[in-house]
Amino acid sequence: MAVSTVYTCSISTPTKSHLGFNQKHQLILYTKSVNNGKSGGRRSSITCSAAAEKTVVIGLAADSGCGKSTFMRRLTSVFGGAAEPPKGGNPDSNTLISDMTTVICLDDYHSLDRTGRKEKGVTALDPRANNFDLMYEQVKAIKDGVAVEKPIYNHVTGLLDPPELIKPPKILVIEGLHPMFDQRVRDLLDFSIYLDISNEVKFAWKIQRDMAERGHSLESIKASIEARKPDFDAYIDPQKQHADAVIEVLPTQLIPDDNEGKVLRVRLIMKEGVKHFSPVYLFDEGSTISWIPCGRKLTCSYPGIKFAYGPDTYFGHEVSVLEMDGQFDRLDELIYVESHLSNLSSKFYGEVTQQMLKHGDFPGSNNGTGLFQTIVGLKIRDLYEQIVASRAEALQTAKA
Ligand SMILES: Nc1ncnc2c1ncn2[C@@H]1O[C@H](COP(=O)(O)OP(=O)(O)OP(=O)(O)O)[C@@H](O)[C@H]1O
Ligand SMILES: O=C(CO)[C@H](O)[C@H](O)COP(=O)(O)O
Repeated sequence: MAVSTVYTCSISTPTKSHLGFNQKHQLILYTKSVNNGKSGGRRSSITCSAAAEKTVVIGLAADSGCGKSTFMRRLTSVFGGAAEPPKGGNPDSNTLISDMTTVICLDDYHSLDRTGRKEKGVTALDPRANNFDLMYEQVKAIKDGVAVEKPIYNHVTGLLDPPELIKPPKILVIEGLHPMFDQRVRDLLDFSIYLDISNEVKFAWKIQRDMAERGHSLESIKASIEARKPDFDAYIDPQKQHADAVIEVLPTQLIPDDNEGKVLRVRLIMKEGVKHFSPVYLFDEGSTISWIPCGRKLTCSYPGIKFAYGPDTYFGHEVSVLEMDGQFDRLDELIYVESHLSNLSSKFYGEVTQQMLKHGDFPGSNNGTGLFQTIVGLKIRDLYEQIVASRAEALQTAKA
């Protein structure tokens, strides 16, 4: 028989089964379980997807309040269309769906609710408070084209709510505390990102959000950061060694002894040799560059802007690092910086600047956090397109 399409299915059922396709190209698996010589009929069905349509899976790791949601909004915008919670579902769902992407929050795999964690004396960052077996099974199923009933962790009540249906999207983003913690889940990722926010900056952002917007006291914010720190250091932070791209956010070096945390030094650390991903570079690939773009073409007020680029090693991996210290006065002038960056994977000249202007009101739009999140968004779109193209090519070869 000539092969016309390659399907990917995962089957885990008892013996005595036979397979058949229905008209929607779904593979139906019929099984018979045998009990004490008497056979009881049982029917299982598996939806299989053609290999070219398999979901691409992206992992985004960071501590709470470190800009994951903002990054997700920038990423989904690159693919077009707005991301919204599942229609008609739980109003406290953490999931966001757009035409191309589904973003699920890994908090939904907490195995202990708020009371359970309190009783056991564990934080949500502790692996014992999370169900990695289920996380692995469900991410794998989605990647293989199978819809799942994913639990919901309700941040309003602190309880585990009834599950919601997640259908396989073109791109699945798993964001949260532990996307790279469990090796089985890690191996399912086509690309991974870690947002590495230094303690000083994390503190400044937490104060800004939790004090101004949520009415928490300074003491309670400090106490919450301190309480999480041991588990953060043990279980969250080490994941960055596995990331394909890390966005590191540090206090500026342009203002001596700055403790305001408003001006940021941001580093985009990009692993070399990752399939379908080629790092962005400034001026000349592989060279070590230091660049102060302020002057005739870029307006800079104190303390100015400084870029740096060059090769480095990160946890033993060869990487390229692009760095920006300082902030833009006028976002439209970013086009000048963009014109000196290469390998951006943009579809047209000025796309980075256009995206940044479009979301000028998002946090970090005037500094390296917004710039590098936008660039990583474009790289993910490119990675997705390359994966789809290479699968289509493989299918063509299989057909021939
Ligand atoms: N690039 C940035 N520059 C300045 N502040 C930022 C930046 N990114 C995030 N913040 C601040 O941090 C807060 C949290 O951001 P965001 O909601 O994107 O993080 P999160 O990781 O999704 O948080 P959580 O997991 O708690 O929902 C924002 O309200 C904002 O105050
Ligand atoms: O680290 C977190 C990730 O968002 C949360 O603290 C964790 O999910 C527990 O949530 P809550 O504080 O709402 O019970």
